[in-house]
Amino acid sequence: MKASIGKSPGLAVVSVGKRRDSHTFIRIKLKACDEVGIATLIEELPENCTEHQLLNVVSGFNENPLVHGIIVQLPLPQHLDEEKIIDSVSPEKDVDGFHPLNMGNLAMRGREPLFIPCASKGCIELLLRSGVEIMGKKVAVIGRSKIVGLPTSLLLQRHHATVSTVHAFTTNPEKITREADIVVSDVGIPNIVRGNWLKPGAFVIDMGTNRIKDPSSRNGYRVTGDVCFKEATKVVSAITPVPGGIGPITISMLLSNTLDSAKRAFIFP
Ligand SMILES: NC(=O)C1=CN([C@@H]2O[C@H](COP(=O)(O)OP(=O)(O)OC[C@H]3O[C@@H](n4cnc5c(N)ncnc54)[C@H](OP(=O)(O)O)[C@@H]3O)[C@@H](O)[C@H]2O)C=CC1
Ligand SMILES: Nc1nc(=O)c2c([nH]1)NC[C@@H]1CN(c3ccc(C(=O)N[C@@H](CCC(=O)O)C(=O)O)cc3)C=[N+]21
Repeated sequence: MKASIGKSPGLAVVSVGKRRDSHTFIRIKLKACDEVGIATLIEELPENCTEHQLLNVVSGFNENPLVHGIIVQLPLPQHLDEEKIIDSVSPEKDVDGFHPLNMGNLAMRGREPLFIPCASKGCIELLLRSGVEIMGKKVAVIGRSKIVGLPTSLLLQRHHATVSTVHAFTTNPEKITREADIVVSDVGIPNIVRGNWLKPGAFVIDMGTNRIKDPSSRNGYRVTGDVCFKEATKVVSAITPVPGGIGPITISMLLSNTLDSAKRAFIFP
């Protein structure tokens, strides 16, 4: 479906620099928007752009009534203050859910964020649609990044799971993961989670999207998760593959957040 700004939900994407992985993720997002009729605007800034330039671009999108969602693709080059940029996105257009107002409301029971980060929302959606009870379950979330690990832990707690967080300073992580009914991995290290880290029958969501060299593949690399899939499948009841698992679900949550934002704007312009 062809979408045009003004008649459709609108998503603005801001990209800085030339990271190959970021460009791949942006391409996937733009294609998905095109398929469902979400109009897109993309602003590509050079690697050496100033913070002032980037803030100006975000401010323009904040003011633009035809834009309902804004994403600033992360990570940003080191000279830019990531927190300052995230803070500058209007919370009403923060379809990534990374603004502290949305993240803070996610953390506090009884409050509702306007947007929930897409990967975390996708995780819950997957569990619910697979008929997995979350309430009272032991969940190990490996990783505590602001874009995936932390919001996933917060959201799982809102669904009354008992959540353990594993991070780079956790000693014996496998002791924690072996107890978990559900394991979510968001580390970025291929095969870090071995089959013997997992409880028999566990449900595993592998968020890792890692590029590893593979001379036999067309681009010279292939994408793999954090979990040793071959070992895990012998132990667990279900595991998401990479690629083709939680990644595409994350993208569909971005579409859903953008549509929600547009609906709010159409009702309360
Ligand atoms: N499928 C999807 O939708 C998405 C996938 N991703 C993918 O998820 C992965 C992680 O991304 P992101 O969260 O941005 O990465 P970050 O580097 O920001 O976070 C990685 C996390 O892993 C933890 N960690 C690092 N080493 C270890 C270790 N040896 N044992 C246990 N924990 C460890 C870090 O701990 P500490 O905090 O202590 O440093 C940190 O919390 C990447 O592969 C990325 O591509 C990301 C976003 C969405
Ligand atoms: N502001 C911002 N928002 C994000 O949501 C965001 C970000 N920055 N920076 C990077 C991470 C990563 N992320 C993914 C999205 C889709 C797939 C995805 O679709 N993966 C495909 C494969 C992709 C490939 O081939 O490389 C799959 O698993 O099938 C993966 C990872 C969103 N992120």
